[in-house]
Amino acid sequence: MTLASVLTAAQMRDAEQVAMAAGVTEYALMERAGAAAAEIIWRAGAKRDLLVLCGPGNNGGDGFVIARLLRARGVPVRVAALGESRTESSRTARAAWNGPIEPLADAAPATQMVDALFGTGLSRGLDTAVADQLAMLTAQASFSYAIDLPSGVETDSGALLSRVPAFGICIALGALKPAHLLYPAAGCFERLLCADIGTEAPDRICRLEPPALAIPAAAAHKYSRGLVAIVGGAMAGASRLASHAAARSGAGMVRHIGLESPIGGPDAIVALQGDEADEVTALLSDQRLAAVVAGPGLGRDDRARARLASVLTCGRPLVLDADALTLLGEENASAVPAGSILTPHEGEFVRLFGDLPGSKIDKALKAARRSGAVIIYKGADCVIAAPDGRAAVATGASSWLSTAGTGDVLAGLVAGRLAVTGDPFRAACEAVWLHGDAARRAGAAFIADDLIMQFPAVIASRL
Ligand SMILES: NC(=O)C1=CN([C@@H]2O[C@H](COP(=O)(O)OP(=O)(O)OC[C@H]3O[C@@H](n4cnc5c(N)ncnc54)[C@H](O)[C@@H]3O)[C@@H](O)[C@H]2O)[C@H](O)CC1
Ligand SMILES: [K+]
Repeated sequence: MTLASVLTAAQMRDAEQVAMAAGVTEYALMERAGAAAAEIIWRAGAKRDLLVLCGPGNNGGDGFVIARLLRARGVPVRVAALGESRTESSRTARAAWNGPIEPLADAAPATQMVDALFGTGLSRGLDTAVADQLAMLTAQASFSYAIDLPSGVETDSGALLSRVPAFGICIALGALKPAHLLYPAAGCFERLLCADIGTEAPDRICRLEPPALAIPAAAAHKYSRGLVAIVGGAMAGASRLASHAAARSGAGMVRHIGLESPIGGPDAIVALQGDEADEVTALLSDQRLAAVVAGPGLGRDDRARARLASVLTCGRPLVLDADALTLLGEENASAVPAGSILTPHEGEFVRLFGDLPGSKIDKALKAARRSGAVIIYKGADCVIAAPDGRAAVATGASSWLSTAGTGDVLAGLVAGRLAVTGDPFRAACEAVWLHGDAARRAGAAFIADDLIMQFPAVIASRL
């Protein structure tokens, strides 16, 4: 397990049980958690006065450990508790604090504030008075820390069960939980750190990490580096963006199959005209094609439908986006060949797969299993899911990405990385990360074309 692993509340409990079966007591885990969090708080806030809010469970127990360890370092610490401690470990931590405890309702603000009210597994929202007091104390503090999770978030879905304030740092304990990456919970803190407490767990679901990319082999040629085709349609600009993105993705060659010729844009892109579906079929019969994109600018009329049918039966690895997803949704997602990559946003996802139960991660995994395709479920939190149960979650993307054409750019980039790697899940992960980093570098008020110009530098940074 890495500290990028994402565990549900049940999986975290299992990980805790495994550690306890190996001889580590629950209280020892609490001491580790409190020590790791105290170290982070010490580095961030040093000796500034600190208020620790402790809840009745083990999250509150972590709070008592933090309070004790920082007091020992000379930090002026006050503790405010929400009633009695109800678990054995939290009672032990409370006794070891051995200092004054104020009622939460009476607590006055401090420069630093620690929220150790509720953590993993919370099933109901905080009482309004408690949530309001937490919000007031957080707003008044210059430094605020949420221990494990901001109190009031639902661990597995990222939903808010009650009012949750905005924290400075969230200190995840042992592993990330879905709520650290899924909105709205993921928007309740500025920085996320994960503290190692020595627990082990499977790492099928992870936060998306920066990829390790390779330079072309010495003997590489344009076909060995990956040949991409983009099948355009009624709106040439969108498929041109996808083509241009693929061209700067590291792939060897890009062909644009449009309704008109020439297409404009970089001359390195081979512009082909294919008006009729049988022409598209013929152009896609090249066995060297390592990725075919359809959707951006395809259109939704009968001609688009016929062009999509040519794509779906071409036998080459596919990336389906935008209009292709809409046309598929009207008919049947099962027409998607296994091994494809689908890049739906919220609306397209629901049209394709219906209103599936569970968190965004659960939904993406179900859709991947059902369709046999890798799913890139886009949004501020972007979930990449594979049919074999792996998933990666990207979060914190630039909100400037909410501009026309960035999805077309992503589709082209995904296809380019698919052509380079031949591995749909890896390609999807690489592309989402590169796209996000290009947006970070592009800064403010960029347009989709600007993102593409960042790709060479972004790729260079990962070689
Ligand atoms: N998993 C680990 O390896 C470790 C986790 N640690 C910390 O423990 C918490 C989870 O602790 P738990 O006791 O299960 O939950 P809470 O602290 O959130 O408290 C539950 C407690 O509160 C009651 N309750 C629930 N909701 C409400 C509400 N809205 N209002 C009032 N009371 C409520 C509920 O009935 C329970 O009594 C995890 O996050 C870590 O911080 C340890 O550090 C050990 C290692
Ligand atoms: K908390």
